[in-house]
Amino acid sequence: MSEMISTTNLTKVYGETCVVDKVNLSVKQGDIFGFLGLNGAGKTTTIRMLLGMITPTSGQCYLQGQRVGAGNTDTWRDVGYIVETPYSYPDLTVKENLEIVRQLRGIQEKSCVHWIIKKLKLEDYASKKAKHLSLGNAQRLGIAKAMMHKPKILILDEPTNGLDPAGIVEVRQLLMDLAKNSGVTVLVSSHKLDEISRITTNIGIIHEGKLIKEIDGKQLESQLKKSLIIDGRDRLAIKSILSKTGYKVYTQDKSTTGELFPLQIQNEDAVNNPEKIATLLVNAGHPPTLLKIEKEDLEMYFLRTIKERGGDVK
Ligand SMILES: Nc1ncnc2c1ncn2[C@@H]1O[C@H](COP(=O)(O)OP(=O)(O)OP(=O)(O)O)[C@@H](O)[C@H]1O
Repeated sequence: MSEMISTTNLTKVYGETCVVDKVNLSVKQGDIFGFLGLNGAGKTTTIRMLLGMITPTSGQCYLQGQRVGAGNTDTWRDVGYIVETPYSYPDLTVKENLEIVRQLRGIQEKSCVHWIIKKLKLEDYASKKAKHLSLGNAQRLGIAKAMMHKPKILILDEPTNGLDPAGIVEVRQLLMDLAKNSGVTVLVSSHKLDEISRITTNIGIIHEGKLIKEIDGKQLESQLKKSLIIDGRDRLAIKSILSKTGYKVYTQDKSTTGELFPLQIQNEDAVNNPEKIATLLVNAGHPPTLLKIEKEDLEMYFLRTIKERGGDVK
């Protein structure tokens, strides 16, 4: 499948700080690429370079194989984008804002305004002034403007910002529909793994300007760590028994009273055979009062990945 978005050693330095550091991205046709990173990781800067809004210090960006750069305006013809909060004319209605975009884009079909209003479920707000929209609906209007010319590539910087859970689900469904049924290639950034990972075909995690992890969306589930949570009347004694038997025991943060929270072990054999742990503790005179398997959630995985690469996560 053809490569629709790519970067090679893309780098941006501001003063002494390298905010995007030799990033290599490759997004194929029909992919939904989740570009993830904490605040300040370098997502927007990368996206701005892809869109030609700022010039890289070194490295290149390509859209549909064409190099992004001055004098090559054709590169963005097939691209729709949102970078940060989308701007709309505040005193014009949703419909009027979209009509302006239609004319600016030189789209002949007048019906596309109606089409996009319907697609983004903006019918009830079509006559509302943009300044009176909720943040979520303003975001929806931004997506509508980005999509009206039916681009082959959509680049969306934090499109779920300000949306309520139902709005997030709608954006997810919309992106899935565009990728699956119209072959649109999507690059979508977020600082929350669970908001978009469910629909992505690939994920890239950027931290302090470096792309620290690339993972196939389908593999993600299998990378989530499982733990066995253990509790009993005497946590210290249980911890000592498990440690002496060779298990690495994790304790969650201590509470303010200094009391230990339930214990955790991540040993694969123990997670797969919790009855072995139960037998061990019963035989040692400390029967467990709790034994359950817990799976890491996506947010925990995201933060762990960053921490494992030496990242500082507050
Ligand atoms: N024009 C600029 N001059 C100096 N530093 C900048 C400039 N633009 C961005 N930065 C810095 O570059 C780093 C990356 O910023 P960027 O906006 O790309 O991060 P981000 O991952 O998009 O974060 P967020 O989710 O908060 O938007 C930040 O430390 C930011 O302060």
